[in-house]
Amino acid sequence: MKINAREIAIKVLYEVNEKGAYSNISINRNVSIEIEKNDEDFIRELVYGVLENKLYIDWVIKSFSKVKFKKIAPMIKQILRIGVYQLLFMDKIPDSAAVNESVNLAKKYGHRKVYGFVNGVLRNIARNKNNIELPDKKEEPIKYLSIKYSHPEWLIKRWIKVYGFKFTKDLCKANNETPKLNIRVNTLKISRNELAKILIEKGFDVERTKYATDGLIVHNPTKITGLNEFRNGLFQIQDESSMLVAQILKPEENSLVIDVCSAPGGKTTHIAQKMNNKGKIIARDIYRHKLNLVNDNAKRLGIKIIETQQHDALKLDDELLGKADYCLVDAPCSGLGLIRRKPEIKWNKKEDDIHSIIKLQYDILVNSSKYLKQGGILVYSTCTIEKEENIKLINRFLKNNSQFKLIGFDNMIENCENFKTSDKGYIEIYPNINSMDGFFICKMVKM
Ligand SMILES: C[S@@+](CC[C@H](N)C(=O)[O-])C[C@H]1O[C@@H](n2cnc3c(N)ncnc32)[C@H](O)[C@@H]1O
Repeated sequence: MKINAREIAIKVLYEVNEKGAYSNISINRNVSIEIEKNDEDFIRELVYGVLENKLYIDWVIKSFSKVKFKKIAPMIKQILRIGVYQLLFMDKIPDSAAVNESVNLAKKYGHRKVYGFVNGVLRNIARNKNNIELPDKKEEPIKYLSIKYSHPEWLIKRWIKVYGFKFTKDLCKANNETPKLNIRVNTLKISRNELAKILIEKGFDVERTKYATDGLIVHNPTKITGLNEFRNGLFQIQDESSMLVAQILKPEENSLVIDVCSAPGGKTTHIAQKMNNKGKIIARDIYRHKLNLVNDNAKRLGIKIIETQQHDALKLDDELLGKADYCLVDAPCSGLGLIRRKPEIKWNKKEDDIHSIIKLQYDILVNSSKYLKQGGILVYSTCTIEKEENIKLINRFLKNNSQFKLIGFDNMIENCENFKTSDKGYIEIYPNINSMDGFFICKMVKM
């Protein structure tokens, strides 16, 4: 039976927008392995396109609908949203198809009046799509950026204060771009060049990552995890900025590493790779079920030196005091650097979430620092661009813990001239500047 890609897209959007599901998990659940590549690509484009541009799309619907937005049934909202997305963002879809296919879905999910309403709203938008009005840029700059680039006003306000209008505009724009899929080559089994050659022979369009030494960018990645090369552990899906963490930690073979927030194990398994699968990594997390993912990844990649332990990093473990050569704190964070990959973060996070997570991050960092030997290395990283969770937190830590100091690592990143502060011991990564997930990585030594 031919599947209806648009119908799968509205189901995913319903789960994400109404039930708080994560987009990647919901897509994986709703998209079966038998689905054709073109259909899967279309579903992904509709889902991510709507999630990225939701505020703008809803603004357009509100401008053309006589029914109050709040009164529109949730499933019909998703149908309108994918209709508007196709009309305004997908040149290759004729307007008639965008409208008719949405009306057909409305027939299935609503009564006669409803599909008449969907038809009317979408036809009206199609006729006026070149004259859509936005809030005035000069009079209401925050609202203008918020609607045009679909980011919540509190976030725009916050970013303008720290980064200014132009940077915020560029950041919002970059957050709405589709990120490239990056893979980390498992150098325990194969070199970057050898894996690139195999993937190219199989029809994948790949290039080397700019900063990470083990990464490849795959421009047409659909179904890449179905390859034997993935099953056999030749690579791991991981964004380039995340790969820089183990690269900067640079652990020696036969050392003891403690990774206090390790699940699902992207960085832990990379650390093991850097250690040549020799030594020991204690990989902890507060959730047992998440640690199973670390074990699964390690098994697939052929890594034998990871010992997973369920442990709350807020509880000091006396057994490990002064024992570790390296400690990684890849802290739980607001995740605001990952908007390109998980656009629903824009709608699910609140400003208070940032305030409440800072204490957790600080307390985890202080405990973890105690596990290091003298001369041990402490790396703190987050996938957010909020300074309170990053450099401001580190400065406070350094002020209160004088036996630690930042150490530079500009010789550890390719093309490091793009990071102004790597020689000072930390980097701030921004999607609009570096075309990677927003990240913060800093490296300290215990004196
Ligand atoms: C940013 S994620 C780690 C990602 C991981 N390092 C990787 O590269 O795959 C943060 C992790 O911290 C864990 N976490 C949250 N609170 C914690 C706590 N109090 N103690 C230990 N782990 C915690 C979360 O379950 C989550 O897996």
